[in-house]
Amino acid sequence: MAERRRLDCRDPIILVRGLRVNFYTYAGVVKAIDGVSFCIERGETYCLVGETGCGKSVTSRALTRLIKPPGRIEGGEIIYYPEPGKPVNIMELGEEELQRIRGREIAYVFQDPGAALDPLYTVGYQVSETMLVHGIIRRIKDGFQRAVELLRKTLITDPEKRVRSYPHELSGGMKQRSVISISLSTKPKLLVADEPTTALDTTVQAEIMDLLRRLKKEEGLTLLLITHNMGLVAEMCDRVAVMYAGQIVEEAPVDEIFKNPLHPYTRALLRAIPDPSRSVEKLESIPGTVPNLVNPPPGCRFHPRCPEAMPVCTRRPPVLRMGDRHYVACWLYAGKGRSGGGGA
Ligand SMILES: Nc1ncnc2c1ncn2[C@@H]1O[C@H](COP(=O)(O)OP(=O)(O)OP(=O)(O)O)[C@@H](O)[C@H]1O
Ligand code: NI
Repeated sequence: MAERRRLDCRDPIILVRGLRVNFYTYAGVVKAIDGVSFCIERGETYCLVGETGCGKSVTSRALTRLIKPPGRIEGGEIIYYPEPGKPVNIMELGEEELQRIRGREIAYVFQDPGAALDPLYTVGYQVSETMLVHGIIRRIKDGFQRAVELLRKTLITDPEKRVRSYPHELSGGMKQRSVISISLSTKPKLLVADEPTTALDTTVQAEIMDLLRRLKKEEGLTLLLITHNMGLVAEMCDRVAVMYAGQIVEEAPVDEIFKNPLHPYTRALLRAIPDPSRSVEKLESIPGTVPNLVNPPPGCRFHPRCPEAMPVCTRRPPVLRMGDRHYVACWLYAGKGRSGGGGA
């Protein structure tokens, strides 16, 4: 079914419509992302949540076509708006243009800061190198002063000294702060943080999240946050999209998701974590596992695990329902709201 969901951002920084990503593996074609649509409002924090393997990272990487073989973007629209009303069609850009946008305009912070840093170079060098690559400075040594300022901004103590540190001399939290400094060095407009604190101790996690929140304000960033942690969702996000098996099953403003979750999967997610600091990586409370995406279940992909499944759920993908900024793809609500006219 064609995706025709209304995307109602007033001033979108990015808009995704009908995104499909496959991975061509020996075990078959993995339909990792199957018809995902959303927009992110300029200046907001938008969250993607869901169990492991549901497609959060692939979705976020697809925003700049950062999908490597055997993965391929098979369809959909990705429109980036560096400024209001100035659409850039990501799907049509050449590699050079994409390289410019990656990092310079849309920057990523991943889970493992160790992997993001080069062990052979100092932190200051790596900040400078990023600025050099993006044409912000002409010589590496011109970047060190700015690197010191950026390290200070990310609350690294003694930045004058740390700028000359190698990654192995830094703690996990300091490494992630350094990665954030590198990301900010190009003054990106959209920061994609993919489980940025998962690899860190709890206290450090909280510090990094505070930092992101503050930087977002100071730098006028838009944030796409990917997390397993519903506590972080509650603290950080403006709107949330809940993903299941490569699709968005529900999207709503954060208060609404917690007060009035509609999809049985979202409800299960919230029930599974009375303690919001717990991760939702695996949901023991919902029997079954995330389906195999080579042969996803017909109809609603959640139906084999859904306590409220009806006969129709096994046959037809649910129609997306629209309320006031609250969307759900579930047959339980088939009679309610207006039809979005497409599968979620
Ligand atoms: N290199 C790959 N080869 C084959 N399949 C892949 C590959 N990368 C991702 N996938 C498929 O894409 C799906 C979505 O993966 P993705 O990394 O986006 O999940 P996620 O929601 O980010 O999970 P996590 O919470 O564990 O990070 C996976 O279930 C997997 O089937
Ligand atoms: Ni991921």
